[in-house]
Amino acid sequence: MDEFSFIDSIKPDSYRQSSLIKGIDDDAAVFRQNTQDIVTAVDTMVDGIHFSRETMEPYSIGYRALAANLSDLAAMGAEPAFFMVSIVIPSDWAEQELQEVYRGMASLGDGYRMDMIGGDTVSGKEFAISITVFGYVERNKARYRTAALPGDILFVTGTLGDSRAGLECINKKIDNEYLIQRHCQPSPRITFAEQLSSFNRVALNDVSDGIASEGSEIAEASCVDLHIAYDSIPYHSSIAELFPNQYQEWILSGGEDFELLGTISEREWPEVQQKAEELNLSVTKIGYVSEARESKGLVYLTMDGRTERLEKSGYTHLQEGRD
Ligand SMILES: Nc1ncnc2c1ncn2[C@@H]1O[C@H](COP(=O)(O)OP(=O)(O)OP(=O)(O)O)[C@@H](O)[C@H]1O
Ligand SMILES: Cc1ncc(C[n+]2csc(CCOP(=O)(O)O)c2C)c(N)n1
Ligand SMILES: [Mg+2]
Ligand SMILES: [Mg+2]
Ligand SMILES: [Mg+2]
Repeated sequence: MDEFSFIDSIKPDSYRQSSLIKGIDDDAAVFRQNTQDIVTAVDTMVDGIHFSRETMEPYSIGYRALAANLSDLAAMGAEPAFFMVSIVIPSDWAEQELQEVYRGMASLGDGYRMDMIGGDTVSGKEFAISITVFGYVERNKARYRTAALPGDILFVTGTLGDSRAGLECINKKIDNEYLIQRHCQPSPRITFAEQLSSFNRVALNDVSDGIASEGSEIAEASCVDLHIAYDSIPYHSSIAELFPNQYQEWILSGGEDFELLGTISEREWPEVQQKAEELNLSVTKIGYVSEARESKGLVYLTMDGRTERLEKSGYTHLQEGRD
């Protein structure tokens, strides 16, 4: 059993609430409330798995936990509104450190005018923080993984592999402020996703595990093939300089960059580029979408003139031999 087969095994066969638009299977769930759709997601971070208390400041632990959740709202095109925080506190955590965790969350949430409206506090062996976020999206404008169509452009925001490289810098005590910042305080692409609201159809998924994994999720959900040109994948020059033997794998499956991977019609692509430019955000075409050749949508990677299937990779919880 891994994380994905477990989720499949507990997925309800049907839903009862008529207001529900999307249950399990995307970055967040969506339900309808009058004229607006409400989007909600929860992600958890645990000491030793998603960060180490030894190497990450409590402020960044809070900031990053909320950023990961806001990234799921961004992947749905939603406007953040509320969050709830559940924490598991070991006895050796000082109150001052916990205040710092909340200060980190507030510093990110305040920028989006979010309100913290509740949570839960328990003691336990490992520090863990679980955040539930709520956001709004205009009716029928939530951005699903199912929305990709043959002929679309495949794009990604920002640069990939930075977060994994940042983690390596922290662990190896390499002083690279940019990469460490990208790992500790990632920027969810909320504003960019909101700017895409004028388009009728955009598929979006946020990069938590790596594009090999999130690409597969779009391909499977939309029943299309994705074709990625390796040379077009954007990365920061410092990761190639510092980690020449590892960066190529990290840009595909390092994960936790919290960038957006998406597809849009070729006709609308120039407008997407323009909107990104206005926000000073880079957005890069990394491939295209075609009809699925097999019964299930797959991802293909072209590298050094050779095209091969790109298998799902990246961090998978509950995998044999892990933790
Ligand atoms: N334990 C669980 N019980 C019920 N639903 C779950 C559970 N874990 C995940 N899901 C649902 O499965 C879907 C995929 O979740 P997943 O966590 O893979 O997405 P994500 O948050 O975008 O990725 P990541 O956790 O890597 O950031 C979502 O709809 C999520 O709500
Ligand atoms: C101390 C430490 N060790 C390893 C990693 C790497 N890591 C942990 S979880 C994850 C994928 C996303 O998880 P999820 O699917 O729960 O969102 C990745 C890439 C880290 N960040 N910190
Ligand atoms: Mg996600
Ligand atoms: Mg999740
Ligand atoms: Mg997530």
